[in-house]
Amino acid sequence: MDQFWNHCVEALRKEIPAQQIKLWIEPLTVVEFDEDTASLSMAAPNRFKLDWVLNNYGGRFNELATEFFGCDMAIQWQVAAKQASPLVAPPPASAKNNSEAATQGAPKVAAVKRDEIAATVYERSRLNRDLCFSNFVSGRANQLARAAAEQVASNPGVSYNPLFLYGGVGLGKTHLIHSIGNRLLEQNPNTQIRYIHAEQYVSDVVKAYQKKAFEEFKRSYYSLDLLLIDDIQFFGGKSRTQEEFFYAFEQLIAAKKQIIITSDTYPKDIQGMDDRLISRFNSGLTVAIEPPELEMRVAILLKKAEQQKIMFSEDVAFFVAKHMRSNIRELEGALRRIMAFASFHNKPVTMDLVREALRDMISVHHGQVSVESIQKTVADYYKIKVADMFSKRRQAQIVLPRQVAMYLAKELTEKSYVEIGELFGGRDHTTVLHAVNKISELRNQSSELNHALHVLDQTLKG
Ligand SMILES: Nc1ncnc2c1ncn2[C@@H]1O[C@H](COP(=O)(O)OP(=O)(O)OP(=O)(O)O)[C@@H](O)[C@H]1O
Repeated sequence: MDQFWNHCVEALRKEIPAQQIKLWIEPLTVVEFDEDTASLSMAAPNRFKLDWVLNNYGGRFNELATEFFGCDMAIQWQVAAKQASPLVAPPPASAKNNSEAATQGAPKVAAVKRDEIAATVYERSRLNRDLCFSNFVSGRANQLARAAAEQVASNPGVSYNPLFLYGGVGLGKTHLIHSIGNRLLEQNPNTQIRYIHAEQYVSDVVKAYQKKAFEEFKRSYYSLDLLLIDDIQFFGGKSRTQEEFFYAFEQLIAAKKQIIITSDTYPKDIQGMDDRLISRFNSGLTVAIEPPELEMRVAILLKKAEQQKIMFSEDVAFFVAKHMRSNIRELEGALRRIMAFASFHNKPVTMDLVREALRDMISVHHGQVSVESIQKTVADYYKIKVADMFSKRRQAQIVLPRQVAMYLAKELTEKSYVEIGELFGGRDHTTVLHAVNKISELRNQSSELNHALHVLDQTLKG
C-alpha cells in the first residue's frame, strides 16, 4: 500500500501545486485494501476535505489505482476516524478494525447518513461520481452518442437495449456510460447498477471458475437493473467469458434490464467474438463517438480549465487544441502539464509558457506522418498490398483505399496535390484532387467510412 500511495503522490506532484498537495492530498489516509473485491478504502480528515478531494481528484485517484494495480479498483471514500495516521497503510491485521472505526467512530459520520449511503452505493456500483452529464462537453463528434445515452437514462431497458457505443481511445465512452449510471442513481439510489471493465469481467470469470462459484457469479449479474460493460473488445478470443456473458445478456434483456456496452470498434469488427454475441450487440442501438473537432477541443479545454480554476485564454486554448488532436485524454494530459509547469515556474499561463511546457508533445506530433506511413497504414487497414498504392489497377477494392490514402496525405501532411500525385506512382494532380473531393463527400454519407478515417487518423498519429 505504501508503494501505491507513493505512486499517487509522485504523479499528483507533477499535476498539482505544492501547497495544494500539502493542504488536500497529504492529509489523506489509505485505510484498507481488499484484494479479493479489488477495492480500496481511503479517508479524508473531514467532510469538507472529503468532498473537495472527491470533486477534484476522485476520478484521478481511480485512474492512478487502475494504473498501479492493473485493474479497475473501487475506491470507497470516508471521513477518517481521529486516530487514523496519514499516508500510511495500516497493518493488515488491524485493517478491518481501522475501517470500522472510521465509519462508526466519528460522530460526524453519523450526522451525514445520506452521504454514507451514497458511498456504499458507489462502492457497490463501481461508478465514478465525477463522470456525469453535467461535465460532459457535447459537440458534433459525440452528440448522437450523448442523445442516445440521455434517452437510455430516461427510459432504461426500454428505448435501446443494448446501447453499444464505440470509438477510439480517450474519446469519452467511459465518461458517458458512467453518466448514465450516475443519472439513474440520482433518480433512485436503490437501482442495482454495476460498471465493470471487460478485463475485470474476464478475471471474475476465471476466479469463479477456480472457486467453482459460478452460481454466485451468475446471481450477482442476473439481479442487476443496469450493467455497464466497458471495452468489450477484451472478450475477443475468450470463449468461456463470452459464453458466461451471453447468458447474462439474454437474462437481463429478457427481464428488460438495461445493458450498455463500449468498444473500440463496431461489433462486427471485434476480433475473436462469437457471431451470436455480435448479432446480440447489434440488436439495440449502435452509435459511434468520433474524435472531437477543433472547436469542441477548445470548449473541452476551457471547461476543464474553469473547473480547475485556471486562467486560460481562448488563444491559448486554440493553440493547445490545434496541436493535441487525437483524443480528450491527451488534451487533459496537456492541461495537467501546463498547470504543473506554471506552478513550478510560478508564472501565469501565457502562450510562451504553453509552447515551452508542451514542447516535447508538440514536436512528437509534428512531422511524424509521412506519405509512406499513410500508404502502409491504409494498405494494412484495407488488407491490400502497399504496391497497389502505386499501381494502375482499377478494381473498386483497391481504388477506394488508394483514394483514402490520398485524402489522408492531403489532410495530414504539408504536401501539395502535385507532390502527392508523384508519390502515388506519378499520378496527375487532378487525380489527387478528385480523390480528396470524393472522400470528403463520401465520409458525410457513410458512417463506416467516417469511422475508418478516424481509426486511420488515430493510428497514424500514434
Ligand atoms: N465530452 C467530454 N467532455 C469532458 N470530458 C471528456 C469528454 N470526453 C472525454 N472526456 C474526458 O477524457 C478522459 C478520457 O475519456 P474516457 O476515459 O471516457 O475515454 P474512453 O473513450 O472510455 O477511452 P478508452 O477506450 O481508453 O477507455 C476522461 O477523463 C473523460 O472525463
